[in-house]
Order: sequence, then C-alpha cells, then structure tokens
Amino acid sequence: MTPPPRLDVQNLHRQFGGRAVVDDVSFDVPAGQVACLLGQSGCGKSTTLRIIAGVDMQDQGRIFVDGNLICDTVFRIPPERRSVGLMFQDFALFPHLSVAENVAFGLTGSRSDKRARVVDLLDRVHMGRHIDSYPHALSGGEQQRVALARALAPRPRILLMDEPFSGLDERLRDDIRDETLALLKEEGTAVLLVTHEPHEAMRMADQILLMRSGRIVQRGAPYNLYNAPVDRAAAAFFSDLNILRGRVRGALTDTPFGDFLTPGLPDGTEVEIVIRPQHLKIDFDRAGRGPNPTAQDGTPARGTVMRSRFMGRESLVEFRMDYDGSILKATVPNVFMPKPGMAMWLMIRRDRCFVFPARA
Ligand SMILES: Nc1ncnc2c1ncn2[C@@H]1O[C@H](COP(=O)(O)OP(=O)(O)OP(=O)(O)O)[C@@H](O)[C@H]1O
Repeated sequence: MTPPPRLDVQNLHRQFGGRAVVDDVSFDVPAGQVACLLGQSGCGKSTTLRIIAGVDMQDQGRIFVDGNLICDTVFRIPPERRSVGLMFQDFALFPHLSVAENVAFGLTGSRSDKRARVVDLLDRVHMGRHIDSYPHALSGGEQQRVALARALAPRPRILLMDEPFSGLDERLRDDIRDETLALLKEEGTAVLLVTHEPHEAMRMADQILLMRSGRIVQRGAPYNLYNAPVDRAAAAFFSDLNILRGRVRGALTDTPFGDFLTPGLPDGTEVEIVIRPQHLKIDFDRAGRGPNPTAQDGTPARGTVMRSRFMGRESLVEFRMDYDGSILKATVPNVFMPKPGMAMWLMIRRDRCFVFPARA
C-alpha cells in the first residue's frame, strides 16, 4: 500500500476583510520532495504557509500529516506539536548562542546524542569549523547554513521555507540552494518552499504550485509548467514572450509566419500565439531570398536587427518586423551579435509555441 502523502492540504480558504486571500487551495507533498508555491507578491503564498505552520487559521479546509489530521476548523494541533520546521529569510539565529547551541536549541535526548546530531549536521552544511562561533561573526550565507541545520536538527516531517535565500547575493544563492537541496533529500523531509522567483522554483522543485489571486492555477513538474503553461500569464512567469495575434478560421489561424493549427476554437475567436525567444529560428537574408524552411518552420518573415546584447550564456537579438513594425525577441546560445540595421529572417517552430484565446 502506498503511504499517505507527508503533507496533504485540502480545500484551504482564508479571507481577510471579505477578500479571499487563499481560495480553495489543495495539494500534497510526498516525503523527500520539494514543492514550491510560486507566485507574485500578494497572491497568498505566505498565508498558506502560515496556516500550515499553525500561526494563522483557515476559514475552511483540512491539513493532514502522514494521514493524520493536524487541523480543520474545529480541531487544531498547536504549532509546536506539528513536527514542522520553519526557515524564513529573517528567521534570525539567536545572537547570544553559539552555532552549536543554536542548532541544538530544539533538540531533546541525551547530551551525547544531541552533540552527535549537531556535529553531523554542521559538517553536512560545511560549517563544522564554525561550531563554536557566534552568529555576528558569520557571513549571510554562513548564517543561512546554520539556520538550515537548526531547522532540520529535530528531524521535522515537514520543512516550511519562505523566501529563505532572498537575502543572499545571486552566486552564493545558487550554491546554497544546491547544498540545501542535497541535504533535504538525504533527510527525507517534505519541503514547502515559498518563492516569487521562477528560477528558484525551477532549480529546487519536484513540483511547482503556481499561485495567482489565492488560487493554484497550475501544478506539476518544472518541465511541464515550462513546456505546457495553462495560459499566457503562466508562460510569462518563466521567460520573455513574443506574441502573434490572429483570428481562427477553419481550425487555422493565419499570421505573417503562415498558418498555425488552432483546433478546438470556434471560427472568429481571437487568439494569441505565444513563442519563447529561444524558439525563434534566425536565418540570413541571402540578398532577399531568405531561408528554405522545413515544414515545421512554416513561412519565414523578414525583419531588421534593432539591438543585439550578449547576456553571458546567450545573446538576445531584437528585430523590427517588416510586416507591421512590431518587435520580436530571439535568444541564441553563446555569442551571436548581428549589427543593427541588418536584414534577417525569422521562423517559428510550430511544435514549440502555445496558442491561447486572446485576453479580453
Ligand atoms: N493578517 C492580515 N490581515 C489582512 N490582510 C492580510 C493579512 N495577511 C495577509 N493579508 C493580505 O493577504 C494577501 C496575501 O498575502 P500573502 O502574504 O499571503 O502574500 P504572498 O503571496 O506571500 O506575498 P509576498 O510574496 O509579498 O509575501 C495580501 O494582499 C495581504 O495584504
């Protein structure tokens, strides 16, 4: 028999001043997995987390841990008995306690057992040599590592993390994210991480819960959210977008790049064809003759280079299109910096674009 999910959240609702801030939120997280609540500021992520932690209370809905009810609207296990660890950006270490004392803070058991757990965890977050230091003598990244060790020390069944890395600079953040992930997997903790950064969610999550205006609008593996977004806003969360507009006629939509299949939409529906910049294919002008497209590429369209920028891993080229003067953005791996004013042709890979009814 498969075990119940480590964390199971069912139909949570929370209102403030008559406004639904958390609106019928349901999801589950198996042991050893990381779920990311991803969404813009104010969409209800932290409120969801606070309800699970037990520091706020839902108006409706139930939460289970390993199949056991921890709260509904009448029954409520207090926060300290939920086996939930917390790690927030500003969840500071106790300044008057050493690193070892901070990590040992929530531990019970014999002195030697506690010491063994503290030493082991500090080694695994690469902080063993700072065991007797005090927080003020540590860098931000080091403090964050100790905070992680402290949160995991009592072996919580669930770890709730609210933007835990946002105080750190970018390079350090990636390192600490990776180390954190490795440790969480070893410990088998179920993690719910709140973030507004798609990059962080993609890097950390087994499962992303995309939240908007209090609701989960899409959930799935990072790959699925990126490659099969439910709507234009979900697609826009993960990268810049190019948009072509058109109207459906006989399951097709005609554009300057040829016909696109738009099945299932009635004739006359206005649609947006959404293309990520890396899915535009660039070709040379060849004295106005342009490329020889494959069937997948559709019709090429000509434009003029407006701007080329080198971004590190890729180059971003902006084109003003001959057909209506609109701007399309293409990214190309490595260095590709055509000169402004140069004519080039663009094609769109039919298998990599998304079609949505146009927003009202
Ligand atoms: N105690 C409260 N009383 C009234 N309104 C609240 C309360 N807590 C949260 N809100 C409101 O609920 C909405 C959601 O807040 P929440 O903190 O959950 O969002 P969030 O997605 O975590 O945003 P952020 O990333 O900015 O923290 C916000 O509009 C906020 O102002």
